[in-house]
Amino acid sequence: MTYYLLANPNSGNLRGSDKILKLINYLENTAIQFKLFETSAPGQERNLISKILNKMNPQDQIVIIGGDGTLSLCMDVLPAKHPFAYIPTGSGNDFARSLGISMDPIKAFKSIQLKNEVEFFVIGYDSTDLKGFAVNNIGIGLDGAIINAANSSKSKTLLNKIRLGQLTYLFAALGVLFKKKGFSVRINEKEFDNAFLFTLTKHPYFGGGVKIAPNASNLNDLINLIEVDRIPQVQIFSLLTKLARSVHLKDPRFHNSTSNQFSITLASDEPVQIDGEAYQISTGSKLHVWTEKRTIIK
Ligand SMILES: Nc1ncnc2c1ncn2[C@@H]1O[C@H](COP(=O)(O)OP(=O)(O)OP(=O)(O)O)[C@@H](O)[C@H]1O
Repeated sequence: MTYYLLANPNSGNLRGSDKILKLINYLENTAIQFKLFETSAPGQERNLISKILNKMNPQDQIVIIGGDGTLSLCMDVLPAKHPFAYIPTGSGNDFARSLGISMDPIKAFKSIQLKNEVEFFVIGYDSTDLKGFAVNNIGIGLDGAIINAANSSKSKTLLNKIRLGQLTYLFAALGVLFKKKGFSVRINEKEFDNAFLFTLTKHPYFGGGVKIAPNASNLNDLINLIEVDRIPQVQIFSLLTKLARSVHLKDPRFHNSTSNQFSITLASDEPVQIDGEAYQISTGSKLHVWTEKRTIIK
């Protein structure tokens, strides 16, 4: 059998390439057959997945190597019935954390060789603006604005070069926390007039290990909605300390509900993040989300 590796060397604020090299050395030294397909620019995941699907035989194994964004973009095109394996090389790696996949590429690969199939659920989404599958979460408002600000930050390239890329998100978060206004959103039949944080998540983690929905699991078909209204800045900091201690859901300012599907309508254009990738949803656009089963080898 041959392992077909789709890898993003740019993941993990450029650290992904070190992990990929470590894995390749291991595969060569142990005479494991593999074919490597590396992305060289954003957005190549779709074509590379199609190329791999055309070349591989039924006994071969596809292995996606990258951060949450790479995996998410691959999920958009990989057929639902096609099992896949995943090795995390990102900066956040929330999906790997949710399923207990090792952050060490060789350990993760050795586990893949055991061929344990695990069924889990992803979030499907569809609107006039957006369509695809998310492995972690869809955030409208606060986290969408943070990801948008970080990706358009002029200092991002420089900070990545000096391997301090995580600071881009911290700077972006601080800027957005003070500036972002509340927005109106209707979800199923419930109306929020002053939403600030509005995140739909399939498992507990977001933002690189923050347990936003401690009871969520991608082994069931439920999506967790976490919402917080725009509140004065001093209160935001007290909520953040509760979030850091994972006791936030006891606070009535955190709205938490679950369902296996939601319909969302926005009263303004809002930034959106999907598994750490930046998008925009326009006013009046209806976003429908639901869950779908996938199979991972881990
Ligand atoms: N060679 C490349 N150069 C630049 N960008 C790339 C390249 N290959 C893929 N990308 C883009 O990188 C983004 C995905 O990055 P990814 O999420 O995997 O890493 P990360 O942000 O470090 O990880 P995480 O989301 O876990 O924090 C996608 O937008 C993808 O199209």
